[in-house]
Amino acid sequence: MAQASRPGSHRVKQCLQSLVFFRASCFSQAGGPAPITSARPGQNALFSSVPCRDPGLAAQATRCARRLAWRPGGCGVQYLFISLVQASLGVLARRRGKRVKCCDWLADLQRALRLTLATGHLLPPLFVNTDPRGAMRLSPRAAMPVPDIMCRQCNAGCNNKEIGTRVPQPLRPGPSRFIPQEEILRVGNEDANMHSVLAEAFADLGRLDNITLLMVFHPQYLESFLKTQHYLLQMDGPLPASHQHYIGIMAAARHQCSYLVNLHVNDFIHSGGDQKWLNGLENAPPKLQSLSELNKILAHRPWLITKEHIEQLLKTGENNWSLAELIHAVVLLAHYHSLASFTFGCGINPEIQSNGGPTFRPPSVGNYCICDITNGNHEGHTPAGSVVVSESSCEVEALMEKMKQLQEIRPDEMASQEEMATRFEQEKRESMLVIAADEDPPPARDVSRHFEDTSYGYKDFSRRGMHVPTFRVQDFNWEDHGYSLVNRLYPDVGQLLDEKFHMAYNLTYNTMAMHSDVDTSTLRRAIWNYVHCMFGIRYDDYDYGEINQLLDRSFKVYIKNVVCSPEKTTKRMYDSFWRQFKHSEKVHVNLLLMEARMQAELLYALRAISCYMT
Ligand SMILES: CC(C)C[C@H](N)C(=O)O
Repeated sequence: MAQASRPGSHRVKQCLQSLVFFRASCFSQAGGPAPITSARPGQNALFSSVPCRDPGLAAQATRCARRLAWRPGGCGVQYLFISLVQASLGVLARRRGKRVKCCDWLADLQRALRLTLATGHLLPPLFVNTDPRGAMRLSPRAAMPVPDIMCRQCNAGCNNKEIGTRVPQPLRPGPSRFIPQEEILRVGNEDANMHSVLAEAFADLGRLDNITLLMVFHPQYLESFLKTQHYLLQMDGPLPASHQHYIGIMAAARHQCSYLVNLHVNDFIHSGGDQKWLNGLENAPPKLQSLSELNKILAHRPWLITKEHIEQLLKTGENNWSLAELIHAVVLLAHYHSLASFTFGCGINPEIQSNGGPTFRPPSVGNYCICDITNGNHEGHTPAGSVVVSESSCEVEALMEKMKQLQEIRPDEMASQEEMATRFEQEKRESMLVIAADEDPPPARDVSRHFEDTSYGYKDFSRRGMHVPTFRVQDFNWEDHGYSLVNRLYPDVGQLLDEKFHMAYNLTYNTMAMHSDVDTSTLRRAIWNYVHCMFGIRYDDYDYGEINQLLDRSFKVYIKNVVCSPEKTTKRMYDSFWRQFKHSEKVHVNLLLMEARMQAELLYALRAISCYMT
């Protein structure tokens, strides 16, 4: 093996293997760090395909883990080992093809360890060794008991010259600023189902990002989401990896979603992308620049997409797109626009390495950035269900009663076709008048350079004399048209998207806040159809009168913001709808909003592509 012939690299692999083992054993133990002492290598191993061949190292790792297990409070050893493995995978990835010195590697681990212990955060691989300040020094306040990992080859503690590491302060605890950390699954407390999904997510992404940590409230959905995302980004598709990530950046930037922009900047660089492109769209290749118009319309007014837009991109010339590439790009754009909705809708916090993530700045007043303050996000957490005001105490029961009544309507009691059409038009008009937040926060500078025309957003167009034409799903729908068109041009993606849409649409636990055994289909359908209605999409067999009965004003305000202007979603909006429901149910709502929005965008883009082709 070429690897083994390099001094050190074999050793690195062994270290990695034993750490993977212990991380795996920790991961499989519920209830915190104590059970580590009884964990045996291989037991419920997360990466069972990686055998541990070095008992000496394994014993050393056990000792180290035992000492760490006594860390008071905090993140637990699970995180620690996740971080270790991440760090080591990151180091291996960066040094692939170069000589690896085990001392360097162990020093990296040591740093990763200290940071993890002090911050309680997962460390993305890139973080280690990429501290822009270069020298990592320890402030005594941050000194933590960190075991020496001895390198038996050098017979010394590899890190003995280092005094330590300065520790960044987390700005906000947990993955979401809307949901208290205690409500969110702690890695290690998951059931078998969640465990395997998290394991896959971790293996795939090399980290458990905040989006994953929220979506895992709904493991079946998460699985389908990750599968699709994996296919779009990691399998050989029509577009090269760097382009895929750049398109992700462009799409997220349209909604000023610095969370997603930052994630993809990292991935873009990792995939060999040219850093110059990150200085602004005008530095990217003309081919990517030409996508910006479609990006803009798709994000904010997809009903305006015509076959001329498609023709423009496909026409022969130096920088033209092929059909397969265009489908790939369209799916990526729609995916990231909708994911921005999820990110803002759930108040996702920045990852540790991002702007706005843990920082070396001293904590300032309130620890919130200015845009959060203008958004009303400086208020404390309000756990869902904890605000009991008189009108909300029977909110759930009243809603359930209405759902029941709607389910009992007999076919002969249904409204006439004309009446149904009128109700749709009325709901569509009214949805335009639902007021989104009125402030227009300026886009963050680092994000705005990825797109042009920052003033172009979703507007309450009807008040400005604009009209959203009605899109009839009998003429073009996902099942009969969109699905097969995508599958024809980008095999398997149609299938994956189809599964994901179905998963989101049909997901149910038959619960409503504290009630169980409830058929929630009418409510979920109303949410889905309301999103489509805002985009002008009409199902002629659906009575849009149901929407008004089931979705109250505060919920509509929230939906409108999350779907049309996600960057304007505030904690106040999140808190003020469905006050007795669980946070996991509000995340569930976000899955519906995100997928309905994605399907709506795709329907418009695919209809235009299909017009162009015929
Ligand atoms: C979004 C919620 C109303 C979903 C509900 N908890 C269910 O299990 O179906």
